[in-house]
Amino acid sequence: RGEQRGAPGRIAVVGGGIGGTAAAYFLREKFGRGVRIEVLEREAVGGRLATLEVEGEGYEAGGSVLHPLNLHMKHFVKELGLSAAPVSSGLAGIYNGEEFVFEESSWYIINVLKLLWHYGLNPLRMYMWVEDILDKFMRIYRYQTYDYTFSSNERLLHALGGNDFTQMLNQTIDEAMQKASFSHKFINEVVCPTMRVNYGQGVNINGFVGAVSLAGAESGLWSVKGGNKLVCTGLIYTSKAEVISGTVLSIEPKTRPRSTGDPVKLYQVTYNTTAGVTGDMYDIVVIAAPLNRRMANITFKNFNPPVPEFSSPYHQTVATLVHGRLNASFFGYQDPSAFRFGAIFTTENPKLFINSLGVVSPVEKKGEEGKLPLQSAVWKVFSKEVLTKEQLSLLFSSYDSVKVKKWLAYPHYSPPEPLPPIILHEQLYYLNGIEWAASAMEMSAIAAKNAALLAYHRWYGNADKIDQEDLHEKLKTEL
Ligand SMILES: Cc1cc2nc3c(=O)[nH]c(=O)nc-3n(C[C@H](O)[C@H](O)[C@H](O)COP(=O)(O)OP(=O)(O)OC[C@H]3O[C@@H](n4cnc5c(N)ncnc54)[C@H](O)[C@@H]3O)c2cc1C
Ligand SMILES: CC(C)=CCC/C(C)=C/CC/C(C)=C/CSC[C@H](N)C(=O)O
Repeated sequence: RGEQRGAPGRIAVVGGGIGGTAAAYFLREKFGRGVRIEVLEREAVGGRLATLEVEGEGYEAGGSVLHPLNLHMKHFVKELGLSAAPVSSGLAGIYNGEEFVFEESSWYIINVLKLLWHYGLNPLRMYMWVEDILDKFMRIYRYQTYDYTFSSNERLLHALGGNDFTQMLNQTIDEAMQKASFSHKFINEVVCPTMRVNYGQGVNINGFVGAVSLAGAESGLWSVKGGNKLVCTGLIYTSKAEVISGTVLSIEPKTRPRSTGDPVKLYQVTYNTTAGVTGDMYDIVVIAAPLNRRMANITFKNFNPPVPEFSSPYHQTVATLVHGRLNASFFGYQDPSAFRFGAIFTTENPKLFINSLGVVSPVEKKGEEGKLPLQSAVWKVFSKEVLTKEQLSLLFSSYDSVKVKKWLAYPHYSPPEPLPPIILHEQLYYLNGIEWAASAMEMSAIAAKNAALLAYHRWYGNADKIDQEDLHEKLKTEL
């Protein structure tokens, strides 16, 4: 077993987002100090974790909130000496394009009564429904602690929640919740706005990402003080990986003869740098960037069988940070002093040109008391398209700064959702297929650890650690 094969000399990770940098960290953990790990990144380390500057302060423009049970992200923050800060949002209102269908109160007991009045026991039942899914989801940490790994995203999900989990990929969150007897009113007025703020899409997204999105609306959310992208730069540093600035153009398998025995199999990675097109040979390659023509755009040359073409689209979401005063009358409030919302969610309405808007705090001052929403504040607006000047003037009575970031943010979900493979070739691995189950920072970190374990156990032939059935039962007896 392990002792018979020498360690790999060189590993390439394509992409320096949270997936790629977490992969570098876990690869170092598994393969040890001897291997050279190179992260190829065409833009900035952090990828979809990025800040925009407004009036001298940074604000999260991409991946922003974490769940209290996102254990890999929590571990990174601790290990890297960073701090977690609670995410506080102002009072929420749900707007249907004409009026607010739900208005949060600052009194806890009033909210409970309002929720009961509007939606009966649906909110409580939803909480229990999501907790049940989260409970099963948490099994991944135990499996990974015991070094178990999965060769496909379907097997990974199946090991967590059996057929219930894999079937969630084949139905919409709407269908899943209707089957579980949630009311139409609740789905339209509460579930749909949550999907719109988190994934820019309605209740036609798959049930699994829908459940993750509902978890993303729970209490106890947090983010990294100074910006979530600090986790990525910290992971690069601690894993002693080398960052190469360049765009990967192609990957090709190569065989090199060896005087001492079997030929060695390598991958030629060709990339473009400011100095021109160049390339290197690697034993293992981990791709940590969405593979499609509009995104990573990598050509796989001379693979037999060929690496499949990935063409499923990513969804465009525009994050606009506006420093200004909200126009309460746009939302039907003639008396601006009565308007107290710091977060506005929307139901499905073709007339609406925004998905959500909310007051945000700078990354350095997370957790500090927010401003009253009608004072000049920084608002984050999510929309499908870039907002026009006219639209901004409708939303804000005045503003003095606007920063825009257009993202191909997450998959455009359309169940039934087949998940892309993890193993593209013998030692060529792909992380971002997991985003088709659900896109979130923690999902990329989980995929990164799974791929690092998979690369390690496949390299050394430890078949007993891969795709074990009934792991949950087997590990029950382990202390
Ligand atoms: C607006 C927005 C809000 C979000 N909010 C949240 C949230 O609150 N909570 C949460 O958990 N998640 C959130 N997400 C999702 C989360 O940000 C992503 O799931 C996660 O950051 C993906 O990380 P990744 O490393 O897998 O991919 P990426 O961050 O996309 O990293 C891929 C990297 O690869 C690089 N790259 C691509 N092609 C090449 C190439 N050919 N050669 C070299 N480099 C290449 C890219 O430049 C990029 O840096 C949000 C996303 C967006 C866009
Ligand atoms: C993976 C698990 C179990 C939980 C993650 C839950 C989570 C934090 C989901 C959020 C995902 C997401 C894409 C949010 C986008 S918008 C976030 C925020 N409301 C903002 O305003 O930026």
